[in-house]
Amino acid sequence: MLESLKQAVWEANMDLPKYGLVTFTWGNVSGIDRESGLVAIKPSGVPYEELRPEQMVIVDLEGNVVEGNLRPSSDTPTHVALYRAFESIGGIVHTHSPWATSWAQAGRAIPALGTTHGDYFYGEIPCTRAMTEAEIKGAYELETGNVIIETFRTRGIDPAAVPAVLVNSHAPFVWGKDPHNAVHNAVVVEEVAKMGLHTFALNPGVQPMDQHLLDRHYLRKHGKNAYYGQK
Ligand SMILES: O=C(CO)[C@@H](O)[C@H](O)COP(=O)(O)O
Repeated sequence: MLESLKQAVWEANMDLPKYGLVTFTWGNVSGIDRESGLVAIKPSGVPYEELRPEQMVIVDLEGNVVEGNLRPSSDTPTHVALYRAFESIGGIVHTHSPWATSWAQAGRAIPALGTTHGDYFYGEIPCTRAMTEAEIKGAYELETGNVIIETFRTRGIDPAAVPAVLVNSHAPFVWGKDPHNAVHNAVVVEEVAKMGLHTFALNPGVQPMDQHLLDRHYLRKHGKNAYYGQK
């Protein structure tokens, strides 16, 4: 079932090592078919060099396996929690890409420091609070999703406008309108994470970019008046 979604999710997973976002199996991509409410996700622990489209596991929005003989990603509860909460997303990427993971380990949000960031994220890329002992000892991956959802809801951040989060002491989760777009955004997160660290090294007192400049850059690529490229 959902062969075209499996193919798209497999291709997106294969882009992770291609773009240098993963080491070994430190990551996964999923995609959702909103009509059926079913999700295709990478099987847990399968090396990318061995990965095939037919191995993508189909799960429902509670994380129950609907089709597939391999165990789904260990992060499946996080993915499906985000699909349940954020209607606008069609694909999710989780990696331990080193620059973004450094910000997550430091418990720091990545500020919007320049136009590269502003083209993709309408504000800082938030970092979640630290998880409690009960959350860590409980349904950890589900609680990871809940902390992400809490971060966006309590801070009034639109997940469509800022399609990424840094999970405190862990790593980024990034999303998009489909798996391919989610990987594109994940590459940009890693780039702006790297640029951000270098920017602070060059100017420790640097401030977030001017709101007017952020508006200009984000809105030129997003929204009804977008004009970037050949649109
Ligand atoms: O975040 C983690 C481990 O901390 C996971 O993302 C693994 O790095 C990938 O797990 P699988 O998708 O292979 O189960």
